[in-house]
Amino acid sequence: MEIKGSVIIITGAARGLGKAFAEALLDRGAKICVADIDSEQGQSTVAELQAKHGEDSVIFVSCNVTSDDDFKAVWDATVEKLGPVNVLINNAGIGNEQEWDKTVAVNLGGCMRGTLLALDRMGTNKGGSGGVVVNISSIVGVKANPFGPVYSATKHAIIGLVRSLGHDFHFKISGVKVQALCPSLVKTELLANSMKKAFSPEVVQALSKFSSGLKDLTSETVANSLVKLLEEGRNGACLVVEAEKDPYYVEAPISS
Ligand SMILES: NC(=O)c1ccc[n+]([C@@H]2O[C@H](COP(=O)([O-])OP(=O)(O)OC[C@H]3O[C@@H](n4cnc5c(N)ncnc54)[C@H](O)[C@@H]3O)[C@@H](O)[C@H]2O)c1
Ligand SMILES: CCCCC/C=C\C=C\[C@H](O)C/C=C\C/C=C\CCCC(=O)O
Repeated sequence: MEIKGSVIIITGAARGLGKAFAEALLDRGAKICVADIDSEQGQSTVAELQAKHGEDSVIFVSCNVTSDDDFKAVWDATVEKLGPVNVLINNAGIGNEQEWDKTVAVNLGGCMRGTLLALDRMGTNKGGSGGVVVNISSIVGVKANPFGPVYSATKHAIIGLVRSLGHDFHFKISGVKVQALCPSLVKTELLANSMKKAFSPEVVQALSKFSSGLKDLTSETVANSLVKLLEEGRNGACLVVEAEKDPYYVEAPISS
């Protein structure tokens, strides 16, 4: 797809990977809606992005991805201020092993809610023009990892959603591509916050040692992989990005 001129909603883009996605896509001529639960950080990020890219290129809309009403309001405000939406990036996520239901609601629920809304609003069968949904999974959605069983389960479920809804059976009906990006560890606030809500005290020590031994991956590298996925990825694609490796697609058997 052509990024230049596209209108793109990114959830959880007030900071971290979502902010890096916004920067990379603005650099390539997209218009961006930053949708985040943290209004203060979101407004400050948008002010910073507007100073570089202009006021008409990027907006902030407050959004809790666990709310249907919030998600619909984000979509409506984006259409009103930036134009018809071409891409949704479901990026908002948390790592709270102690309150598993919150983690499921934000990570899986946010992707599920956003993807279904996108099909409803962009689907050619619903009067839309088609489009793309990218769901942010993780390398621990592809490979098992002992340190975040709840987090990993949500990220595996996102892959299941993407591979099933990203089947061409659905694309022929809706004209909406559904894809996943699966990054390895980038040291954002997610890791520090996850440590405070770790699965067990044993995990804190083990995850700390494990994460400090991983090669550094930057949010800019992950954002470049998002650009690659949008520009050339097929429907249902799941793209993994790790430090010091070219990004690679993962495949698995499909029941049809
Ligand atoms: N950092 C990593 O190593 C890494 C690796 C793979 C995947 N991911 C995924 O990338 C995404 C972003 O992670 P990050 O590292 O930038 O995290 P982060 O904690 O830095 O940023 C997350 C953003 O999501 C927002 N958010 C949280 N709950 C929300 C909700 N209910 N509704 C709307 N917004 C909400 C936060 O306010 C914040 O701005 C997450 O889905 C995460 O699982 C991160
Ligand atoms: C296991 C993570 C629980 C804590 C969640 C916090 C941050 C999560 C970030 C990413 O989604 C993934 C984090 C770590 C990646 C872990 C292992 C990578 C190892 C790669 C490999 O085995 O080849």
